[in-house]
Amino acid sequence: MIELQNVSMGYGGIELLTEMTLKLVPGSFHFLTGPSGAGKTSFLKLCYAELLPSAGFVNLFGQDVRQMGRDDIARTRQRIGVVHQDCQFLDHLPMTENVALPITVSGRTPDMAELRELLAWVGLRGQANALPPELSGGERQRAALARAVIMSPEVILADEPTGNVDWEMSKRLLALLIELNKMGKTVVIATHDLNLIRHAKSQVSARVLRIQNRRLHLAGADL
Ligand SMILES: Nc1ncnc2c1ncn2[C@@H]1O[C@H](COP(=O)(O)OP(=O)(O)OP(=O)(O)O)[C@@H](O)[C@H]1O
Repeated sequence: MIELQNVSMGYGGIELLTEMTLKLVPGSFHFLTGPSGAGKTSFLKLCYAELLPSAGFVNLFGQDVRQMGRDDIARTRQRIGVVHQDCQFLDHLPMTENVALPITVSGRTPDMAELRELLAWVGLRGQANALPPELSGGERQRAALARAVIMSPEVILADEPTGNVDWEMSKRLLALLIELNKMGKTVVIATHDLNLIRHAKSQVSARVLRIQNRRLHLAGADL
C-alpha cells in the first residue's frame, strides 16, 4: 500500500534521507525511531505525499506520487490518517466539530452517533463540547487520534503521538493504536520512546525501523 524504492530527499539541496526502501504491507505495525532531527517527520511526509522524493519512487496504493494530480493526492490522503506531532485545533470550535473537520471539509455531514462513539472510544465523551484550550495534553493527543481515524483510513501514521504525555497516558494511546491494528489497519508510529516500543512488542508483532546516518535500518532485537 505504501512503498518506497531507493528514496532520497532533502531540503535546500542538502540530502537528509538517502536511498530508503520499504514496503508497508496491509495490517503491519511499524515503529520509526532515530535521533532528533534524523528525519522521522520528513519520512512520514513522504509516505502521505506531503513531500516528494528527490530521487527514487514513492508508490501509494499502486500509484507513483510523481504521476499523481492534486485530486489523486486528496483521494489518497483519505486512506491515510495522520496524527501530527503538534496537533492543531481550531480553538473557537468544540471538540466534536474539531474531530469531525475531515468530514465537514470534504463537504459531508458527520453522523453524530458515530462521532459520539468515536469520542467515547478515545475516552473523550465528557469533553465533546469543550474547546481545545480546555483540554489537557493527553486529551488533545487522543482527540488528534480520533480526528485521524474519522475517515476510516487504511493506514495510520502517528508522529510522536505520546510526545507530551505521561507513561500511563502513553500506554493508553498505544493501546488505541494497537486496537486499530488488530482491526486490520496498518500503523506506523514515529517515537523516541524506547520504553513504549518495548511495551508494545509484548502485545503486537511490530517491526522497528531506525533512521541513522540518513539511512533506514531495521533495528535488531536489542531494544
Ligand atoms: N521544511 C523544512 N525546511 C528545511 N529544513 C527542514 C524542514 N523540515 C525539516 N527540516 C530539517 O530536516 C531535519 C529533519 O527534520 P524532521 O522533523 O524530519 O526530523 P525528526 O527526526 O522528526 O526530528 P524530531 O525527532 O526532533 O521531531 C531537521 O534538521 C530539520 O531542521
